[in-house]
Amino acid sequence: MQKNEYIKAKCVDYTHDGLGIVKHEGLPVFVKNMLIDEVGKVKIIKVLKRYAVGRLIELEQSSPFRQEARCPLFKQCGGCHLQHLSPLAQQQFKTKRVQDTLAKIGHCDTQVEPCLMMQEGWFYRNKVQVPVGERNGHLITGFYKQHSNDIVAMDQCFIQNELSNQLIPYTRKLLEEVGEKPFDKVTHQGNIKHILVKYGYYTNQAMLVLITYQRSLCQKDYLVQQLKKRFPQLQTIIQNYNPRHDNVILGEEEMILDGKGYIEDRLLGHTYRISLKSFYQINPQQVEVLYQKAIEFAQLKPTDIVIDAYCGIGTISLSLAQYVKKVYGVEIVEQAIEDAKDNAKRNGVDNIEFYCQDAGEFMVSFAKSHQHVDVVVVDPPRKGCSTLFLNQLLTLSPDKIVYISCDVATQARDIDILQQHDYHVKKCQPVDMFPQSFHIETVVLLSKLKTKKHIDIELHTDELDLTSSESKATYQEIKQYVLDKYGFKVSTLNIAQTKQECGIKERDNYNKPKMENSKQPNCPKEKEDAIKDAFRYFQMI
Ligand SMILES: C[S@@+](CC[C@H](N)C(=O)[O-])C[C@H]1O[C@@H](n2cnc3c(N)ncnc32)[C@H](O)[C@@H]1O
Repeated sequence: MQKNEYIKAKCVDYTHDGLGIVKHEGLPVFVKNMLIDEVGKVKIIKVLKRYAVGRLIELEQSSPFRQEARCPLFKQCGGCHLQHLSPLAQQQFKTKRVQDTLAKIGHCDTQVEPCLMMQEGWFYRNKVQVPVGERNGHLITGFYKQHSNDIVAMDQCFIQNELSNQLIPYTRKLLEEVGEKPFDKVTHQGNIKHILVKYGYYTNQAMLVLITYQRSLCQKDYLVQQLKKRFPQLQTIIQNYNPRHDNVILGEEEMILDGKGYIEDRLLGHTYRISLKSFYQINPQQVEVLYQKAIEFAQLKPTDIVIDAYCGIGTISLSLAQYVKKVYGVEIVEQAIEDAKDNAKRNGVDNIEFYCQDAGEFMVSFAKSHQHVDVVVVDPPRKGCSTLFLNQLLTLSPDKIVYISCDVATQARDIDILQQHDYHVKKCQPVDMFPQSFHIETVVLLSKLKTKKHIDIELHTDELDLTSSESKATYQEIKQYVLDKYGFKVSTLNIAQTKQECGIKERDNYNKPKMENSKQPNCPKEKEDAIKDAFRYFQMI
């Protein structure tokens, strides 16, 4: 294969970050913006030892799952990777990625449930931070071009909350009016580095943060007055002083220009205070889905002792405290633990103790004091758990571990370790917290082997009845596939009949007629063909 060569190729798979993969002369070629089954003319732009990179020049056969990207900056931005995939194709991509990663890195073949998608996957991000630059004498805000310090100007982002789309351009204009200049990374001149917004989806409260290189800020009072007049949602305005020259966005020191320095939001019936440096999940609607799944997986009992490791502002602790005897939450960021303590108090929850500590060290003390724990919920940052944490987790040996992660690769790595020590993955549920992007949140239930409880759970689990082909796609996915591609609806009965036709084994009594001799209409040929096509697509036949 040569650089600059043109090839005609068919896309056969995706990379973990959503690039199409075509095969040429035995080498995978990664092609941006190409979907599975699409055929096109590809120009080879880079050839390396184990793979090549190509550019899609012309699409000759397009996928029924392709959709028009909503954002005009989709190709430049790099923030959304999958906007050109229909919701069903995004769901398949995410589910498969979790399944493949768990198998490859976690050496685990537990069936992954279809990713739980968001109904309207737009305008969901409740936290937005944009760099500030200058063009033609005017301030601009937007995003960094990939692998560069150049800012691409952007006012309307389709995944960030709609308030930010108005608040950020307005703030920028005000800063320009009072004579503020952007910080220049090369000359170290100027002041304004970033504008950051945090938004409480359920409370409509907003926090605005101006991140500056200097301690000074022109006409602070005027800025605050104008901002609050135009945006009454603004509960607090903060100046964060960051004199650093690296890429860390927030500095240590913060000056509260207005309000209390935090906003509030509600999740699953509790109200939370959220400060600037405290982690808060970025998709509030989907996080409720995620937490509910985690609680369902944990099968909590009133006598249970639970550890919520990497607890942030205590949202998981508070969501499950009502079902158990006691919760211990541990988190390393001081501001977050202050929020967590306040959150327990303001919601009248008194069976949680919060600790500001490294999670691994907390587990050491907990294990040393020979305290018993039934369930550990783990929700670490992207890099996953430390070896110290995992070792101590194994020492404490809870019956169940509920592992939540936004990076399935590090999660699978940690799971592999736990699986070598008496734990087994029972359930795995991806949740789409980041629609339009390749990122995925996954909640996994690990149970201890060789305990009676473990056996009980296994015997009662419905999924045991699933055949491997049935588990490849749900009825809903098949229905959606047919509707997307053929434009008509098929019923559960149509699918069940076609499965029977193709020799795909169903669970006993699953979608079978209730009475032995009940009469059912046959599946029309047109529908049968469409369903078989779906089976082929999901590799069930
Ligand atoms: C993905 S967040 C999860 C937070 C919380 N469980 C939630 O759902 O909002 C990970 C949290 O771990 C905290 N963290 C990072 N390193 C830590 C460590 N070594 N020990 C304890 N907490 C840590 C971060 O500050 C962050 O709040």
